[in-house]
Amino acid sequence: MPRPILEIDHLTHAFFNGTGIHDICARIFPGEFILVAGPNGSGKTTLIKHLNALVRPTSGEIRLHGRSVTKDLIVTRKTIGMVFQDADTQIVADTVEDEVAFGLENLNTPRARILEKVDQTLAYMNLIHLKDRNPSTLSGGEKRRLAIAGILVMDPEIIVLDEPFANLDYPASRDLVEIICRLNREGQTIIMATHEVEEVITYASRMLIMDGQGRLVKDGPPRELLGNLEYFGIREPCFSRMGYSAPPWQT
Ligand SMILES: Nc1ncnc2c1ncn2[C@@H]1O[C@H](COP(=O)(O)OP(=O)(O)OP(=O)(O)O)[C@@H](O)[C@H]1O
Repeated sequence: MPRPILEIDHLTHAFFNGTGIHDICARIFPGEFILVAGPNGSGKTTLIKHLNALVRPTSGEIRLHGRSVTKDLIVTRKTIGMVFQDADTQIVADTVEDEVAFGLENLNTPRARILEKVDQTLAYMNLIHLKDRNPSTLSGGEKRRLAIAGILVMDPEIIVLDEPFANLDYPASRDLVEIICRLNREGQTIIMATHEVEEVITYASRMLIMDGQGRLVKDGPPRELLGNLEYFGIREPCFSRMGYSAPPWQT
């Protein structure tokens, strides 16, 4: 049995108004593709913020390789790369190339190495043709891929994505699913929070379902949870409603 990368241990974050997340326990292993699902307000974003120690728990803790994520913020944030829903808030540079180079420059990486890694990452994310463009001129799908590129170039052990399909049309979502699945097949550990699971449920290895009170109510393989998702306030994928266990083109 491999050792978990992350251990979420009785994590509670109580907001002043009584909402938040309550007593969450889960372990995440190398190479997993975890879906964190649940209706609006179930605490997905709050949980994700704790993974990167962006907020402090009321009680409990998250351990990364056995050490609290709050212990060494530099190590935590280098190991766990976060891609938030609003890609615009993550953009800092005037060109796509500089945007992806930004994190490496801050680590004083040699220039030649930066250029090489940035090119590799842009090619991987299908953005190389946009290298000289101003990020503000990109489409929503391109911006989302750029935000992932900026994280990927730093070689994080875990990539965390918050609602990556929000505001994307079908082709942009499919492109993103392909990239995320390819990353996961190559060994990248992925944690994705979403309330729309249709796009990715058959590719995820495990699903954590949160309820409207911020509690973790299910932790299991997606195939075992299909058919019961509506009960948890999650839209049942179309193929599942039609009685299939996976989209017909995948079986
Ligand atoms: N800073 C805050 N102060 C007070 N309450 C908060 C704060 N942040 C989140 N909450 C509350 O905590 C609960 C969980 O919110 P959170 O954003 O984590 O849910 P979510 O599952 O990510 O929702 P969505 O799918 O809408 O993004 C909600 O009831 C929300 O109103």
